[in-house]
Amino acid sequence: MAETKTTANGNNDNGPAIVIEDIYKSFGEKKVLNGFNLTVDKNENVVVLGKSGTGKSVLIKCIVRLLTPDSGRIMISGQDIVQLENQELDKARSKIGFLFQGNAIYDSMTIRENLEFPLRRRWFRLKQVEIDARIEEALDSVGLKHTVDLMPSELSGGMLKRIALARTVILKPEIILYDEPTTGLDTVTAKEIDSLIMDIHRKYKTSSIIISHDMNCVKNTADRVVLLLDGKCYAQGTYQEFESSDDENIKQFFD
Ligand SMILES: Nc1ncnc2c1ncn2[C@@H]1O[C@H](COP(=O)(O)OP(=O)(O)OP(=O)(O)O)[C@@H](O)[C@H]1O
Repeated sequence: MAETKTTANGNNDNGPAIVIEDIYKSFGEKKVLNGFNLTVDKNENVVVLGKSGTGKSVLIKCIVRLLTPDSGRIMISGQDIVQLENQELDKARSKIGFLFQGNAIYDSMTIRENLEFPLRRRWFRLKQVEIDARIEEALDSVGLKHTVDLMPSELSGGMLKRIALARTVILKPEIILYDEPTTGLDTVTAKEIDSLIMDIHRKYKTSSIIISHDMNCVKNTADRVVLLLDGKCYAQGTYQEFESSDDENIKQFFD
């Protein structure tokens, strides 16, 4: 299994998609991230595994700067997102899509309105015809064109996850962060979401960090798996390397 290492080549657009260098984040006395390092290459899917409460959500919130690390660098296309403010931060964030655990779909809006909302906020000059085309393309990429005029309450949990994914890809992000994309879904629906993540990865050439406890999701989506333990990147390797590992901290995920 490869040793954890930091790649310093994060300072130009030809470099990796994300370079996380020596991130620390504490809440009071509680150290959550404790010198975490990770490089995600362009067009790579990295799954971050970790037991409950180890800081996986804190990590991805730091990447989109919903939280600010205490120290360390997070390079996105050569820019340190930790140091950015205001318009520069907004611009860097626009490269990142975030699929929330709870989907964050507005119940009172139709599916069309849910998709139109982020588009209008980002590109307020877009013409209606362009908006309609983007909505159609995004819904088509998740196989739900026919739901455009429905209300969220008319859709199943798996369909809502797809809509949340359509709302993420409609902004054409270079990077997608998935927070437990299959949690709460039955096995069949979870498998459909896994293949959709792979379809989107192939179609839009996105780089992703996927947080998951679901070993099927890890197997189906990971180019590389990283184990977050004690605030650090404890181990990394392929799913197969993890599966055959003798390390007790890794083996427990396969029990
Ligand atoms: N805003 C916050 N203020 C204080 N403590 C926080 C905050 N956000 C997270 N924490 C703490 O940081 C730790 C890691 O939380 P986090 O949500 O990242 O865990 P996780 O690995 O994503 O867990 P799970 O798999 O259960 O979602 C927890 O102890 C949590 O209570």
